[in-house]
Amino acid sequence: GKVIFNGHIVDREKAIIHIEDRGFQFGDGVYEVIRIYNGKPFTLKEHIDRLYASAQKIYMEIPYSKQEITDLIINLLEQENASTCNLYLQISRGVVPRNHVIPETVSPTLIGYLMPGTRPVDLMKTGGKAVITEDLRWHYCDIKSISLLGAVLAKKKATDAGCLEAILHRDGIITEGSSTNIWMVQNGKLFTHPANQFILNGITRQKVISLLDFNQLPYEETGFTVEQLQNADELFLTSTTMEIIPIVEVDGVKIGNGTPGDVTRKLQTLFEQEIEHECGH
Ligand SMILES: Cc1ncc(COP(=O)(O)O)c(CN[C@@H]2CONC2=O)c1O
Repeated sequence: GKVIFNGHIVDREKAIIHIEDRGFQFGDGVYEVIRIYNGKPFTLKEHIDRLYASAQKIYMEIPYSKQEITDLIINLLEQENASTCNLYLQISRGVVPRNHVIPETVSPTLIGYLMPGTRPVDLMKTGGKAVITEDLRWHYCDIKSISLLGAVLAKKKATDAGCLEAILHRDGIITEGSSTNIWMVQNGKLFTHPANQFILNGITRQKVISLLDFNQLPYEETGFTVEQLQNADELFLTSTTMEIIPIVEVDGVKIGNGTPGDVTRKLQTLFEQEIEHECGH
């Protein structure tokens, strides 16, 4: 198969990463996971904008224009005859002799490739389970960085408990999931953590907010406590690869009546219409 590698589309086996690439040694890089439906990227502009914003926050100049990256992605999708899948896109700082100091000049390494990924339709219907654990990550959560060990160790708490996601809290205030944003529904109103340095401002989160605004559904971007989460009428997570997944049980205790709630299901329908609108046949 073909992949994006430093501005070109190459055979996968030709995309070789140097042992002193700072992405490999320091997790010094930024990334995006972009959803492809019917061969078309969903919310591509938003993802590319965020990629550049993340790069800027780590003082990394991307040596490609947004249009060049867009063209590479469209070219890759055509060459790979893509249908529904996920695109992984990453830019690391590049190759220099190992040193913590960020080098004055270095040429970043760009990679992009398609990963299998069908829509999680069953999970959307049944909902999934989660555990709650302390958010022990750093304070740059707004940067979509490939320094993901904090997220990896949090996700382990979920998988060790046979759950889908680990819901994180900082001093009792729910922030987000290890690789998702978290939403609560209480008396018909939605709540999610404000977009600051303690969460990634998810593209799916932003799309849900635009749907809430357009449909005049009440919501508040505010921190809520672990106790409020446990007593929520409904919970759901959002992410590019998962879309909107109800959370029906947390730490072994049912949320609401233990089945996906009406507000969550309404949002799933509205979100599906967005996908159809942007990536329909
Ligand atoms: C920590 C974290 N929070 C929230 C999200 C949701 O953001 P999006 O709505 O923009 O996807 C992600 C996405 N994680 C990506 C999406 O899938 N796999 C990942 O690593 C994430 O890693």
